[in-house]
Amino acid sequence: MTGLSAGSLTAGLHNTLKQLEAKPRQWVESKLQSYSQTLFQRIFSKQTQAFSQIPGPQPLFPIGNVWALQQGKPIWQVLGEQGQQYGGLSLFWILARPSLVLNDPDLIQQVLLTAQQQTNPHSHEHRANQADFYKDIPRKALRPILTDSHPFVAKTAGSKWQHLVKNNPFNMTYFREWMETQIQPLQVFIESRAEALVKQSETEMLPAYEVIQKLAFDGFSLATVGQVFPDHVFEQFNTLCATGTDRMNRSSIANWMIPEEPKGKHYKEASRQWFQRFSEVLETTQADPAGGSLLDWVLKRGGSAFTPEQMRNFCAGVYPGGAVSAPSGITSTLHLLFQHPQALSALQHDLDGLFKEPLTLERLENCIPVEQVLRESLRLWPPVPFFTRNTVGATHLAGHEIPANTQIFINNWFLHRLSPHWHDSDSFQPERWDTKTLAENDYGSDYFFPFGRGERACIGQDFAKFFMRLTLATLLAKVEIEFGDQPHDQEFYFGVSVPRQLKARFILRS
Ligand code: HEM
Repeated sequence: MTGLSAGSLTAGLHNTLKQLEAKPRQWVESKLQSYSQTLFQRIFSKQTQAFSQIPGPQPLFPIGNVWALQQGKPIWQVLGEQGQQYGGLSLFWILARPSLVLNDPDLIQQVLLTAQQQTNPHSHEHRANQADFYKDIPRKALRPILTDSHPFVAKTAGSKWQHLVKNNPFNMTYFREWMETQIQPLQVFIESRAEALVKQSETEMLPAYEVIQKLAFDGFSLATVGQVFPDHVFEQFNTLCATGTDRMNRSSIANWMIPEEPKGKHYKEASRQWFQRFSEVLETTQADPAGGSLLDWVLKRGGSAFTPEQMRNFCAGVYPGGAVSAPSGITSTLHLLFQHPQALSALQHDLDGLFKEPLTLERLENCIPVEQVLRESLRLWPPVPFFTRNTVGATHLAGHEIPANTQIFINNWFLHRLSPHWHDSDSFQPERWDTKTLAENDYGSDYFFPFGRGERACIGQDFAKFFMRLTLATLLAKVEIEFGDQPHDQEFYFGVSVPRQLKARFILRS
């Protein structure tokens, strides 16, 4: 026997043994799977019966469908693929907890909009509306970090929530007038931060999300309370966010897994110092509200019936509201533009024109190329790609009776990429946002709702859009941003999907 034929015999034998080995393993696996499916149906028969007509993947005992989240895909993608396979209403089990997954614009309307707001009510069938649902998770997880003055934490849109929204500084009649005054100081701030980033990246690539998040954190501070805090305050904020993330992850399995108040020593100290800082800021500004910040304006011009504690909590609550999500949106946009150099150079050409005259709010908002790029990026990478509701009592959806307190996942990520509504839906094409598409797909419409929909949609969205537009325009007029070859993966952090792994270098434009 030659060496060669002995080698191929050994390889053949090895393969046969492997096949024999594989067969029983598959057999055992499939038996185990069907056994654990039956066990799930038997043990949780009361729960499963109520949902027997709703399609979805078979749950396994004891984990339900949680295994699907262990395959390395983010949850919004798993829920979206479920929509593709099972349609607009499907079922997903988190342990023994049934969760509905909505991937259908009409059903999402029913859950998020009041009957009056809905565009196609069919009078002959029972249609649910927003009053049939409440916000559950992650209320408990976030309550200590956001405080009870944060509208997000309100369970229903009742009188307490109405008071918080009506008196919110973002809702004052002079809010747009105030934003106009912020353009010039924010522009100066963003330009000087861009210059610092150019210097820093002379020696190394920078963590793109982190530096943009710091820019947004400081920019938010400058605008809302009139000062940029020392760096350790940003670290305190991220300690609060990390605790919030951990609590959200655990509460998504079961709320009892988290205590009312976080116990960690680091968290407690960061939280104490964080709220103490905003108490001091409020006291100083109350003594002399002569500055240009939103807090100065509200104290000077009035219009809000917030108590001092509620006003302090508003100031502290702007950051958890938007200083994770807005920088995620900005970083994703910068990265998408870097990957599409033609779109970037067309935009920079338009920006050079925009900055030939002093910028105004109207000119910024009407700069279509900026809006096209922003919407296309929020479409592909919505920083908040899904959120949840619960049924208050028994209600109906798509002809099914849904029991009280059923959890519902609402997935904007899936509808933002749904064909044929969006042609070539996974590709970045800012030019798809022509006049007709812009009008038909406004913020909060059927296939585009990065800030949510209806009464409980984002209260900070006007400020967030303003800040994102201004930051993108100012940065891209001033610098080129080169990214490394990291993929655009998104990690879940504090309820937001964040492109954390990207590295970037900032270079002055010639
Ligand atoms: C790009 C930035 C932002 C994105 C993508 C975003 C996204 C969202 C979304 C999707 C919701 C709806 C959640 C739901 O229906 O359960 C929401 C609610 C909310 N957002 Fe934002 N947000 C952003 C910035 C901000 C900012 C800057 C603030 C400032 C305070 C803020 C404050 C809030 C509040 C208070 C709510 C709750 C409203 C309620 O429940 O009545 N957000 N946001």
